[in-house]
Amino acid sequence: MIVLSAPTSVLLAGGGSAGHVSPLLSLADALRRRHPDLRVTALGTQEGLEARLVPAHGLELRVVPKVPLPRRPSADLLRLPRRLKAAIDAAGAAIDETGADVVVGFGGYVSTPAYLAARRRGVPVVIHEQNARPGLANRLGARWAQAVATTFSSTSLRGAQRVGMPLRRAVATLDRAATRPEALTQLGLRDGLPTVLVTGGSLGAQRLNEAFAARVAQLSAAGIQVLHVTGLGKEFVAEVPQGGAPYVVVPYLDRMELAYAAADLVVARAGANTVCELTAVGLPAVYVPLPIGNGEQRLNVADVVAVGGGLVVDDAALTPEWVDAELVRLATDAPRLAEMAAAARALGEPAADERLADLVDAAAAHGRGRS
Ligand SMILES: CC(=O)N[C@H]1[C@@H](OP(=O)(O)OP(=O)(O)OC[C@H]2O[C@@H](n3ccc(=O)[nH]c3=O)[C@H](O)[C@@H]2O)O[C@H](CO)[C@@H](O)[C@@H]1O
Repeated sequence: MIVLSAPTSVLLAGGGSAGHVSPLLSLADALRRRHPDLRVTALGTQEGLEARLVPAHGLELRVVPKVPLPRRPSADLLRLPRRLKAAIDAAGAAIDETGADVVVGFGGYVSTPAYLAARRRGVPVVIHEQNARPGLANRLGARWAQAVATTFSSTSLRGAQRVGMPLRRAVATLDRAATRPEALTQLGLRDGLPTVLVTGGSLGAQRLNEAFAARVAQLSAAGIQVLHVTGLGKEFVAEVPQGGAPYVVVPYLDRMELAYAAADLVVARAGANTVCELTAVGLPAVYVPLPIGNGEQRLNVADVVAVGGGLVVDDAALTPEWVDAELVRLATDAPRLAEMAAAARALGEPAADERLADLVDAAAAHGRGRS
């Protein structure tokens, strides 16, 4: 790769839940690997998880006031112009003070002011959309962005190209077979048993927690071991029968790659990072999309389901009876899981961080004022 005019400073705008922040951090890592002297600054809000995660990652954080875009007429609508101006001013000050060559936006509250401030200054904008269904901020920014990258093939945005989701290196480069012995030991699991990982994303999912908590004894007696990541504060005590398979409950795992190395099958929410991590490492999954919001989670799994790397189960159908009737059969069907794993793997994009970094470099080379 030849970089004609490497960036000296980039501003990465994004935030929200852990899942919203992690592609920003992964892109920052990829950019710092290729340009060790690059100044990387994150732009976020005080309220989002970025306020904790960005400094913990060794990155500077600038904040802008949160500007909710009202979806229907309300008092918020009247306050919008003044709020938006304050946020655009704050984003503009961050661009000026850091001397940003490129603004990269990941959507969400903080991106709209960043895109508008960048446009005013002629600073090139690169957009990454995490979810299959694009948000408002990215739909707006895509009108003048230098490059628009998406995670999924179905996303409709002006000028979009699919690069996948920038993932943590520990996940993107995971060798499941080689890491499995360490993972089993660390997690308190046994070798030689079919292993199911249950995870509801960064916050946990009550529905999954309840259905599985009701079937601990049955799964254990059937010789299926479970690693259940419940979400913080949602853990429960799992009592297994004498001689049964382990049922390990943990609230949160910093090293999610260990769970992926141990698992043969995953039951998960369909958050965009989770879907992309599971395809990148080649894990078959039963996806249970979050039934609220704009339905984005169901769309997030369309690609992986289409190629046979995963199944979708409606939230309402994810019951203890479903565990009895479907999960036990699937978890013990090794040939089927192997086929699903291969299909998931073929779709995965473990180098999405590098592909997005290429777009940032190209935008920097293009320079100001011509986007
Ligand atoms: C409720 C909500 O707003 N969900 C959204 C949120 O999901 P959420 O924040 O749940 O994010 P994802 O499912 O995309 O990702 C979860 C992330 O947390 C990590 N993890 C999870 C559990 C754990 O113990 N340890 C750990 O490290 C996973 O490895 C993964 O990287 O952002 C996603 C990306 O925009 C959206 O698609 C989801 O719709």
